[in-house]
Amino acid sequence: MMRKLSSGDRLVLASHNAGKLREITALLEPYGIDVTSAGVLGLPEPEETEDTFAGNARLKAHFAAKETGLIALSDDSGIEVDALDGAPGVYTADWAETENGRDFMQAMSRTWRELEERNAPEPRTGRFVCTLCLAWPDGHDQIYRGDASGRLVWPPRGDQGFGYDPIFMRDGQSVTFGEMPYSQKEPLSHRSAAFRKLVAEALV
Ligand SMILES: O=c1nc[nH]c2c1ncn2[C@H]1C[C@H](O)[C@@H](COP(=O)(O)OP(=O)(O)OP(=O)(O)O)O1
Ligand SMILES: [Mg+2]
Repeated sequence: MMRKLSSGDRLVLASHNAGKLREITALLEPYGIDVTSAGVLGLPEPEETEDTFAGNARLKAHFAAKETGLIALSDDSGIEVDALDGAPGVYTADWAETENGRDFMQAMSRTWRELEERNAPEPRTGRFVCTLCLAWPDGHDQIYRGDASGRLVWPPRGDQGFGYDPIFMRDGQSVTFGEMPYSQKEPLSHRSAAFRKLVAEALV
């Protein structure tokens, strides 16, 4: 059974990623939902032990819903590179981990180096994937997935966006997500593709 969010509902965003929080808050903005976040409420980050986007999205959303008693929305996402058999995929954030925190320049360099080592033909295609999970405190949940296909380019370009945005060029575009203001990335992104499904089923 499917549930809907209504104007005035309080929602916790179950993410600690500032880039995602910015984008999801902007997507929710028109709907009159009262939005807070896991960080603002002092929630810890649960360990992402699943090997699928949906599994980790569920784990993050259910954790936040249980801890707060609020409806929770999580986002599990990543980039799948075809010539790397879908890597880094669900492990995209892990590829950026260093002993001093996350370093996406290092993760992007590793990705490009592995493509070079395999002599992957151009274009080096792949897609961003986003899985949103909307979870209620009683354990009910709804999942929405979106993707955005394109190709990887080198060197990194642009300082907007976050994560892998500087090396991702969406199909039909001639600049990377890192070179776009958010207003230009939004309609093209995996996150908004997933969010459109959420809106269709759970918001209006
Ligand atoms: O639009 C995007 N533009 C660029 N890079 C992106 C995007 N969307 C996901 N990504 C990359 C970076 C992110 O770190 C990783 C997801 O890892 P993921 O575990 O889902 O998120 P996270 O640990 O950063 O935040 P949290 O789990 O608290 O929501 O994929
Ligand atoms: Mg994470």
